[in-house]
Amino acid sequence: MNNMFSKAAIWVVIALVLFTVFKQFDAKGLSSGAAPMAYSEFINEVKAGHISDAVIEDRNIIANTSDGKKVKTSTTFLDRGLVGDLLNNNVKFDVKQPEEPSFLSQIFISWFPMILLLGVWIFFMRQMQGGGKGGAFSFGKSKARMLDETTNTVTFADVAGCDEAKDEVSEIVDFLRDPTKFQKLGGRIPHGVLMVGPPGTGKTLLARAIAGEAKVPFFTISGSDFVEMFVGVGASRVRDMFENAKKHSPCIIFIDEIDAVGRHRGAGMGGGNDEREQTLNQMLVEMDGFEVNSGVIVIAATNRADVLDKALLRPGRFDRQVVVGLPDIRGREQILNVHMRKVPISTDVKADILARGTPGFSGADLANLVNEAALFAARRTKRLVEMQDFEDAKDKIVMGPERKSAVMREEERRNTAYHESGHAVVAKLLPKADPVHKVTIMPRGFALGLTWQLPEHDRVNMYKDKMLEEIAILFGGRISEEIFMHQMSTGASNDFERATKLARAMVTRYGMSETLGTMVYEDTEQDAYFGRMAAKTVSEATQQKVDAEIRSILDQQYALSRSLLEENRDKVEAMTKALLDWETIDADQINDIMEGLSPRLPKYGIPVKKTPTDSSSGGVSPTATAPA
Ligand SMILES: Nc1ncnc2c1ncn2[C@@H]1O[C@H](COP(=O)(O)OP(=O)(O)OP(=O)(O)O)[C@@H](O)[C@H]1O
Ligand SMILES: [Zn+2]
Repeated sequence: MNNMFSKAAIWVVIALVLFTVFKQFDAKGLSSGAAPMAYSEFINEVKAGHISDAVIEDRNIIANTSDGKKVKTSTTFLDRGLVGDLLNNNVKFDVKQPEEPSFLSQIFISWFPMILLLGVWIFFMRQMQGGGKGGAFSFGKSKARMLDETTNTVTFADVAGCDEAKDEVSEIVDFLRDPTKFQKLGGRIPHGVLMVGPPGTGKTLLARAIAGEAKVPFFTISGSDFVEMFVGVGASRVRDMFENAKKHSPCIIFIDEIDAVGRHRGAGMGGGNDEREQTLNQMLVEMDGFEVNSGVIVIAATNRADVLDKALLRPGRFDRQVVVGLPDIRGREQILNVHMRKVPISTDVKADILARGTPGFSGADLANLVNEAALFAARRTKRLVEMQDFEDAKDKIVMGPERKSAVMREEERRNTAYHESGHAVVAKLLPKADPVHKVTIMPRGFALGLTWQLPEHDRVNMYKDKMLEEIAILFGGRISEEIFMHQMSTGASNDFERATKLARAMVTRYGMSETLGTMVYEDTEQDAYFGRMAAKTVSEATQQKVDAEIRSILDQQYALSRSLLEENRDKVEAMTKALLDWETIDADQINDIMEGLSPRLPKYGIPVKKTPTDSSSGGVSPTATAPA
């Protein structure tokens, strides 16, 4: 069908071209062989009696001279004297009507608008099909591309710097290698895996690597490919894709940008989009429909998990999330190494120094960095890519037109490092606090850094002293900034809010205040721990007492936090240094620091070598350690 139409379009064009060419020939038929002559000369010839006869067609004149030659001339204006001159000099002449269009060309002219419309229509149909690779009229066919073992050679070795994500998906590889064996051993496999992370962090790469490791086919499609103008097309594409995948099981279906279809229903442009919702519904139906043992695993990627329809995240659908974040300093070094293998690199290039200087770069940015550096080297006709090329490439990328906003300024990094160290050190020094699991200064979402505490038990009851300690920990961040950076940043405002909420809950809900006693003073504040709303039942006078009590709890914990940090400046400094070096430090490293040891190497990945050029990249300078 499709071919017929495009052929028809081509024939129309050919016919039009032939038609114009013939027209040209037609016009030239009479005048062929005639010698051109200027009009004034022609009139002179007429007056001299050298012209025997002439044919006048519109403004063109073709004439025979008395000595048997053929001449032609033309005039741009209508010469009223011409006829007189011809008559006076006995020239036989004939005046022809401008040529009537032939029958064929008449048809052409009357049908031309129709043909044009048809052509335009065909063009748009093909556009809508995205170039018509799968055929312009194969609406319902999915556009998934399939890669099999021979075309997909990506393995885990090609994906660097996200070892935790790799760990999480290795189970899926085991399953795909031998689904029946895996299930006999009692493994439970998710239906769908959602990869969440910023653009260019290697989500697609990781999904391909899973298929590559397991040596199974890999179907890839983008969520936006399902979104069509015609209702029902997307849904039937989904159906087609799943059918196709089942024939090739075990295999992986990878849906990039799932948010294009998976946005939660009833939201979005102009309140609801039938086509998209149908497509989403079909996807839900398909995911519910296949058995776990069918061996088809659906992996979807998004950088916005928050906008997805909750129905997609329910058990049996995308019930596992793998976070693929921006790489930390070691991750960046590994990624650089992966990509540097592909180009000839000079020995002066140090991946660790480059990694240090590229905070906020994604995997794709780093791949681009290597590429740009190679281009610089090529332009300079070098055989090897040198450090200078990398430095220039980095400047081009960082300072180029698309200035990277994620790249933190050095000052900000230091400030965040002190802030997070403050939280962590206070948490380590207080006996009841949850163990500190990990501290990072990698920017994530709106947060500049993060201190993770993992509770040892599920939280059933909160005890008073533990809640007090938590308030002190929350204050630790800002106090550390004050002590070591002599400045306050806005990064702590959320900490203060949480601290205040906690203190309020202690006084008003849990009866933990000594002065106010064990009575519950409810107010409209949302419960800090259980999220209920309570009614306001207190008088103005009591309210003031409550406020004073909250104030005093906060003041006490602030003082506690401050004295702990003042007494343990060395710990904060050491932890800040470690954070600036490693960006993320784990529980073991934190323990080492608290014991006054130099922190061991991190669990994941290769170590970052210490370099003498440390000072430029944010080592702790002595001035910053001066007491307040
Ligand atoms: N962890 C990594 N290790 C090695 N290379 C990486 C890594 N992350 C990204 N890259 C490089 O960046 C390219 C783009 O990554 P990829 O398409 O997988 O990112 P993505 O997370 O799927 O991005 P998007 O969200 O924009 O689709 C890869 O082809 C690879 O060259
Ligand atoms: Zn904080």
